[in-house]
Amino acid sequence: MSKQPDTTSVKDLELYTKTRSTLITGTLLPDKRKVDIWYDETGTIREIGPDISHAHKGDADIIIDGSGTLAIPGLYNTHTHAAMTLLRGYADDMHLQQWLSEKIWPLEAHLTGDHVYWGTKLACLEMIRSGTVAMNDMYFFMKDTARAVEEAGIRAVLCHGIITFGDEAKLEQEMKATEDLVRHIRSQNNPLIRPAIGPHAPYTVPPQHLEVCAEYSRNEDIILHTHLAETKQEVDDCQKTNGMSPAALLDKTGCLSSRTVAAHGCWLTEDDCRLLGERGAHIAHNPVSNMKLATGRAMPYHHLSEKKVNVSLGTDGCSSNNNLDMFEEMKTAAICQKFFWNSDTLLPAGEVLSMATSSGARALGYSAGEIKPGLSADICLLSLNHPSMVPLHNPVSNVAYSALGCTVQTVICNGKILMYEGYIPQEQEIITGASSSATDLLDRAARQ
Ligand SMILES: CSC[C@H]1O[C@@H](n2cnc3c(O)ncnc32)[C@H](O)[C@@H]1O
Ligand SMILES: [Zn+2]
Repeated sequence: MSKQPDTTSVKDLELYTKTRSTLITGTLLPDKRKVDIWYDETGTIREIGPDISHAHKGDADIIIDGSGTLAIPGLYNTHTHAAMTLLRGYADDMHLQQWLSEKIWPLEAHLTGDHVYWGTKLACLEMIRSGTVAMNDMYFFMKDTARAVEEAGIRAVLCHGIITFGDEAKLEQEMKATEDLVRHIRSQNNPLIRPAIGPHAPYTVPPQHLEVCAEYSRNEDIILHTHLAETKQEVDDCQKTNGMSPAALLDKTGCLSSRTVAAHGCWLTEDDCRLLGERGAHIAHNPVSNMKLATGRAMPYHHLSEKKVNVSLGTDGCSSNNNLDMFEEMKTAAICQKFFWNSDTLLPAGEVLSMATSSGARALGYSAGEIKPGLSADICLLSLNHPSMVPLHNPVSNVAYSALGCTVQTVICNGKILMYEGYIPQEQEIITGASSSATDLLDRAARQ
């Protein structure tokens, strides 16, 4: 492995195999400082400074020429259903309940572990290509998801999505699947992959079953990942059935704590936001999916930030987004808040960038999300030569409002290089495998 950047071949597969002590030279930070970044072989950032390369050239196994790039923290996608890449474009322009019950759930009934593996491989590829280094994922056949994630090298919090509709036998089966996943992930000893429990939503998991999930999350000290207050119908039905809002119901059943990551929150009331703040729960905001599924209201960011709720960002699945580009998500979040709440100052560029990075790392409990000594090296180098980054009056503005997934040049997760100058090993094999897997899923469904 050469130590010289000009002789490093992007196709040298050794580059992508493990974390090595690395020096990134001459990159720009969002505050426009030109710096070198040095991280060690454990993937921990050790030093950042204007000219530290002389001191560390000898220590580094790899030198990345960062000139002409902007370094930002890797992006955190805190709510997704990764394998739904296979359902991209399968059912569009519908309202959530009809979309789920008439199109998505009937097709998902035909899923196998192999589909989930290939769908997740494709999702990881798409995420890495657009600068995402971590995901919070809820789906089925999650051991297959874990295998795909491990191969890709990103971070992931994984849960088996629990849907019981009140059926006790189903709960037993879903809890077994969860326990099995928790055991499996722990046995793999990959510090980047962690298990969680995933009651799908208060409308698919009744209160007595939510209590079981809350207790499990507490006992195992794992994240509880759920959907919350996505549509008005969900809130109205919950009021009718339980005499309280979905957020209050989560609280009553013990599901609201600092371990909770709840997706959406479009229809949260001010009281709900206060409750979430008091419990230290996190909201994963998914503006593209919300707008596409016409949820009818934007998450009340002004109330949530006032109550000090940590709000992170997610794409949701590829059937309601229809991609996994967190740059698109940042811009949509910032402009959706301004438009819906009629406030030109709400969710400015710097805040939306933090939402996609440090808030995401905080929600998922990783010691990362900022480019800072002592934190993990989750770093994304954007090309300053890409049209979306020219001119560079304000780097933070460009990241939030004009950059795209394709502006990303190099991606590093926990010090390991996942994409180098646009090259990701085995990209074509993944695209071919996922494409035939999607065809197979639709063929199986058509045969029945
Ligand atoms: C039980 S695994 C997860 C489950 O959630 C479905 N899903 C995808 N997007 C959404 C959404 O926006 N709201 C609610 N549920 C959603 C997915 O298809 C799986 O069935
Ligand atoms: Zn979802």
